[in-house]
Amino acid sequence: EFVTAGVVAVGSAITAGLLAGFNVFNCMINECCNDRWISTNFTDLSLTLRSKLYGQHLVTEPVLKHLKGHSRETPSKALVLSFHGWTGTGKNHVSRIVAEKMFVKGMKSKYVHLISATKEFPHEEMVSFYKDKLRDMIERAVKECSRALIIIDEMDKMPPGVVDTIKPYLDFYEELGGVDYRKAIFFFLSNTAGNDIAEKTMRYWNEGVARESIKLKEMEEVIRLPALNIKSSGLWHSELITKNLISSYIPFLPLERKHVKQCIKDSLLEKKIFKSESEIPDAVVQEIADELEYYPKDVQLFSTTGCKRIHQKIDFVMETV
Ligand SMILES: Nc1ncnc2c1ncn2[C@@H]1O[C@H](COP(=O)(O)OP(=O)(O)OP(=O)(O)O)[C@@H](O)[C@H]1O
Repeated sequence: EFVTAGVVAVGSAITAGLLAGFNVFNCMINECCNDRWISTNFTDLSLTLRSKLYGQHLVTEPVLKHLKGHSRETPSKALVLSFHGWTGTGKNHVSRIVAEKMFVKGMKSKYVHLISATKEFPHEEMVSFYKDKLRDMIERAVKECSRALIIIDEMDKMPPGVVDTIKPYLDFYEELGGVDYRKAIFFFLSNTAGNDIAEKTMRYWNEGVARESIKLKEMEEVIRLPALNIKSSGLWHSELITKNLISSYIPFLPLERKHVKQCIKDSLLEKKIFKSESEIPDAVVQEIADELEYYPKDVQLFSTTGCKRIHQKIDFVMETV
């Protein structure tokens, strides 16, 4: 009996050793939820955000700070950043940069989940079904990898009440059903409060105050109330707001013509129309920039579509050049 037990123990140890060896080998070539595939080095991310995100000082530093702080061994809760602003100001752009720099496989990583509210939750009358669906999506994502990045796009199109179903996963619990959700990262993207952010930015501009001196704290206040009180915010009367489960509200300021011009140059290079920035004639950039609409009409300060429609405008202008 003693000998049999010994043989079983040795057998189990060998099997465990082989399995561990297989896992190590497997994770060398296939994506796994570990440091080889998910980076905790933020140098490249910070360089890219600082050089490729224009006009958003209230995004670059706060997002970096939150991500770094949250990457500590055991964060106290999941990181929840709520991105707000007009269309084309960079909410998806930033999410993509974070995914590309943190995950070796970028947006294609099986641990990065982009959930589009209009695609996944289109009908207001199906709230209870959608609650189960969203809960299931989050549970599966975090079970598979505790460091999952979950991006919910078009939060403002989410039927009211649905998102509150994930409240427990964003709270300070050490584990729920055997799963620890505290290392997960959530980005909520929406246009809610975009007008309020633009108005406040405009007011500063009128007073001659530099855009860069606008503080995050005052903009967070500008966002929080509309997010809570507007029925079509996705966060209407949401406990995620009232129970302070959103780590930070990140304002994307409306982009000025000078920022649009930087986006135009990037797009011209990306499309390989010019080989280097010095080759790009100012007149071409100007002409493309003139194709976009600006607000308010009299001073033409902010692009109403940010940098969003630039690719089409380039095609149009370059076709006629
Ligand atoms: N602040 C920015 N700096 C650099 N490029 C930008 C910026 N904002 C937008 N862009 C460019 O414009 C494109 C469209 O922007 P993006 O999709 O990020 O807008 P969005 O804020 O998510 O808009 P929407 O609310 O309509 O989803 C991006 O892919 C990027 O190339």
